[in-house]
Amino acid sequence: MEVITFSKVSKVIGKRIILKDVSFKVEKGSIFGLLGPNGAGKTTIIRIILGLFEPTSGKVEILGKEIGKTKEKIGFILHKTGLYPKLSCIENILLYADIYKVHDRSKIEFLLKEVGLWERKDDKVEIFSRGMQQKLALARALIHNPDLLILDEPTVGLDIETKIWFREYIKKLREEGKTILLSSHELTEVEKLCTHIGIIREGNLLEYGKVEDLKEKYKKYSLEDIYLYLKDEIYLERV
Ligand SMILES: Nc1ncnc2c1ncn2[C@@H]1O[C@H](COP(=O)(O)OP(=O)(O)OP(=O)(O)O)[C@@H](O)[C@H]1O
Repeated sequence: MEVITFSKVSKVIGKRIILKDVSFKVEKGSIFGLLGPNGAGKTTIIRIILGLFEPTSGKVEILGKEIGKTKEKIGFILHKTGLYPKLSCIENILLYADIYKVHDRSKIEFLLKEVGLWERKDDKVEIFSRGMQQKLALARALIHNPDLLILDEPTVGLDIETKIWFREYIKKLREEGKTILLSSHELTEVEKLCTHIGIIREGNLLEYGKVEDLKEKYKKYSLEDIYLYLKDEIYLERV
């Protein structure tokens, strides 16, 4: 079953073409990594999925419905965590629990314990490290038990141990049946974590698919080799 379908999606702002005829599918239970350099269009795709941006043309379906009609089934972390620094850890999460009408307080305790913040629940978020804030943002994104999790560069600025923690936790969420789409610049991270990848450059989705299938298709041993090949050969053919 497809959780996300983009069919020939373009986004134009002013005279700038930000996405050009982007088509891809994300299947249920996959971890799909959108890989590309700064300004490639990764966040724009994420904004479209979340209903924050309208595509200029093309069609998008999320969990079989038009964008905006499945918001309660999506959890997300954007570049800026959107946490309230003057509120405590638990106040931040309670705010979202109320928005999503989650009244079971044991769910909050469970999630804060999962991310290792239960002992710090009464501390203000402004004194949290980047890693702690990102873990709280993850707990908050999961509060309504979403089917689809969207993570915009979730591990940027995290230390190596926290990066590994995030990676393992995302894999666990997939095993529980969730579908995850994330953006990243980091090839090694994407290779270790993702079941599927999409490579994007200047608004063009150059290729997407299962990592193993792409290695086979392009006769390459690593994701880095595929990336370099697509960047040089395919991209130049397209533009
Ligand atoms: N609201 C906007 N108005 C005009 N241009 C925009 C707007 N939002 C994004 N862009 C442009 O769209 C392009 C793609 O931006 P986007 O944020 O999607 O890239 P990205 O791949 O997420 O990059 P990064 O890895 O740096 O976050 C950039 O050239 C950016 O300047």
